[in-house]
Amino acid sequence: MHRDLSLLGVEQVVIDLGDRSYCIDIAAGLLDRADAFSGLPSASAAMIVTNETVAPIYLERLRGSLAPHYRTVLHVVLPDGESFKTWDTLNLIFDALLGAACDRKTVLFALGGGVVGDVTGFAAAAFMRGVPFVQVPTTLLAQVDSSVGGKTAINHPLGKNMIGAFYQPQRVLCDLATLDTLPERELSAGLAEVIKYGPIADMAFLDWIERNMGALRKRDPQALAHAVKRSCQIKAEVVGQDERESGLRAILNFGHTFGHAIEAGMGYGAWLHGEAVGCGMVMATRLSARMGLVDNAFVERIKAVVEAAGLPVHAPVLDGADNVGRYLSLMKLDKKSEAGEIRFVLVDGSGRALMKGAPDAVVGEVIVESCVA
Ligand SMILES: NC(=O)c1ccc[n+]([C@@H]2O[C@H](COP(=O)([O-])OP(=O)(O)OC[C@H]3O[C@@H](n4cnc5c(N)ncnc54)[C@H](O)[C@@H]3O)[C@@H](O)[C@H]2O)c1
Ligand SMILES: O=C(O)C(=O)C[C@@H](O)[C@H](O)[C@H](O)COP(=O)(O)O
Ligand SMILES: [Zn+2]
Repeated sequence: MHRDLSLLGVEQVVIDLGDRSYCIDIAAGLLDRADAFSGLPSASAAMIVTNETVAPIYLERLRGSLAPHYRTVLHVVLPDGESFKTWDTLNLIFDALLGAACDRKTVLFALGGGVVGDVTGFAAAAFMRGVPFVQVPTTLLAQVDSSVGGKTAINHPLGKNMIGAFYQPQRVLCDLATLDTLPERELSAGLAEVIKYGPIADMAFLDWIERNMGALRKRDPQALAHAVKRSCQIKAEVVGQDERESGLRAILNFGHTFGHAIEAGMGYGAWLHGEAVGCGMVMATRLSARMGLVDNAFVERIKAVVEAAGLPVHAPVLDGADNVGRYLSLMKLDKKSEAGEIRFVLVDGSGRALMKGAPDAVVGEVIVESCVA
């Protein structure tokens, strides 16, 4: 699992999960380096899964680097967007695999953002009851979060990521140079998940993000490299202790209880995942304040850093007639809910997060305040 790429300028973060351990390799230009793809499970065929936006930019380059390792390099191009994180899209992958008579050793390569990564991972978990897969994330969000940790899923109209599996990749290859072509709105969306790691785990990292927000938004290579590496280190530390979210891992869901309600309530794709999480973190911090865990200055701090990332901080109205009711009913379906009680990830202002229920009335006040503030 530990390949010596250190001389070649590749940063490595290890996800320590016993026999499911793997490396996250981080460097600019990895996509074009065949040596970065050595040491993976042997197979006669590889299948690159990507989408119609990413394929024209990166598909042939990845194919070139895989060619020395596999007799056949196949590909399937999915439609682009959160609204396509569905059964139908999943089936396109199975159609391609079966249509090419792929066997159970075939290695899937997820080339793209979090949507491609989540759908490909789920396909890998299910095809012939499990084939190896590799994450090649090309968005900031995917490099700092979604490619790492083995959560794979598709959406249901009633809730985000409701159908899926925990299934770890064999490796994650973050080519920082792919971030050069990312639209600005997507870069901001990725910054939401970077910001998340500060209040839940590392206040010094939050300080660093605040100081370096300008550099990050200008895509300064060193700033982005640090943001990706530190985010992956924090996620590796959490996932290494609680792979299947029996407790600690839920802290990675900070901002997501409100955020997922926004995504589902607005219709998948209207708000980007990172935008909903950014706004959701402001709402969860407001709730933390109402539960006596942080002061208003901390709420303003989180709001300011989310806004500085270019993300929305005003929550959308999901239902003009009963907005609070609509938020609450969507959030009651959240995967962290227990016996119908919503459990929120709250923060205490010192770099720690905790899970807590809250009275509907208090949550309602936060929703009202966030939709007009
Ligand atoms: N599994 C997890 O742990 C986890 C964690 C966080 C988010 N997610 C999921 O990830 C998804 C969001 O991921 P995302 O923000 O990457 O969105 P995305 O996958 O939709 O990608 C964003 C957009 O950027 C395009 N794109 C990708 N790479 C590009 C590049 N290098 N240059 C130009 N365009 C590029 C994509 O085609 C898409 O249009 C959500 O579905 C979310 O639920 C999963
Ligand atoms: O890896 C995790 O654990 C996370 O919660 C990371 C989140 O950023 C991500 O959006 C995840 O997909 C949400 O998980 P879910 O279990 O709430 O669907
Ligand atoms: Zn997320």
